[in-house]
Amino acid sequence: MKQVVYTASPESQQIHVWQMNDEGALTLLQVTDVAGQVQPMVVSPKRDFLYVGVRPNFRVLAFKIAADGTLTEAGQAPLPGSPTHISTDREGRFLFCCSYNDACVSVSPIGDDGIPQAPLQVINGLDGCHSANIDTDNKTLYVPALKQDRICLFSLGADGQLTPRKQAQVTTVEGAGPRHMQFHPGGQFAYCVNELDSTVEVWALNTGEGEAESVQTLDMMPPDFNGTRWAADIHLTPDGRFLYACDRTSSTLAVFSVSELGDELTLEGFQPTETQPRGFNIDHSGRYLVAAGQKSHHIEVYAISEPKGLLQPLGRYAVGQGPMWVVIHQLQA
Ligand SMILES: O=C1O[C@H](COP(=O)(O)O)[C@@H](O)[C@H](O)[C@H]1O
Repeated sequence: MKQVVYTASPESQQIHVWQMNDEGALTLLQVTDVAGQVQPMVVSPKRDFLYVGVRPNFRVLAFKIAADGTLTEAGQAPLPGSPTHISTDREGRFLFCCSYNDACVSVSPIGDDGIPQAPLQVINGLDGCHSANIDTDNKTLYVPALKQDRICLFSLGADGQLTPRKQAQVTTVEGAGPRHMQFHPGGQFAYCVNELDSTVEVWALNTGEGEAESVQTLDMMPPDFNGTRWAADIHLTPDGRFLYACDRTSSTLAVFSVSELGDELTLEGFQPTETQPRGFNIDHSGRYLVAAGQKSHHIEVYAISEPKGLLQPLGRYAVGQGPMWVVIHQLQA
């Protein structure tokens, strides 16, 4: 499997492009200077573009991905607020952007040429809006509003319009601060990392009466930790067996195993990692995890080991300043 790793470093305004070999070692392929602070990134479902949110001139940039994974800027479009998180629907027709500072989620159509256009809809009033997560059926968009302790549920129409679901929101406990989400491959469960109390919450989806129901909440902090909790990111292996979440104050990754159905997590251990890990990701084989240290200016690669998903450090690499986003792309065959 041929893969490349993209890391976004907003302080030095760079995207680093790394080739990843079968043993998880990285080789630097390209450093792209970007006009602006680069933050969230996502690869299009067709795997031909990398979409990147930049500030202070709020825009999404579209980079064409070459056969070897290197990037060439191909277009851009305005965004309604500072981009905190960007994602697409599963067909690559619409791009969603969440803005924490501007409290909104927007939908931008993606042209046949793969370039996003100006937003067709902006939904305001989502305080601390932190991510937009389309379910495995491509029908329901889950949008955590961190400062409101709620996850808003929207139906995605064929024309890209979002409308509130019958159950328009679910709430967390007060002060949890829901932030990023992952879906189990079976589509019946989702996992949300709560930033402010550093917990991971399991949501059962499509439960009949309600559309989402909290079924488990686990602490993700080492038992001796007594500082300010500050969780950030969450990722699941492609087979749905292992789940990871990071906390920035303690600079740790919490490791969970996932039941076969996806309904239950077991905390397996903790991995000390780069200082202030805000973003990390898992490769497409499910064998490697790459974590970025916002304050160490390095990324570290780990092997995911059997049977519990614990992490073994493999290599550490200097990137740009303040790295905070990691995306791993499987090259076209
Ligand atoms: O992680 C966090 O995210 C929000 C939003 O970040 P931004 O990069 O979009 O400005 C941030 O303000 C918050 O303090 C922090 O914990």
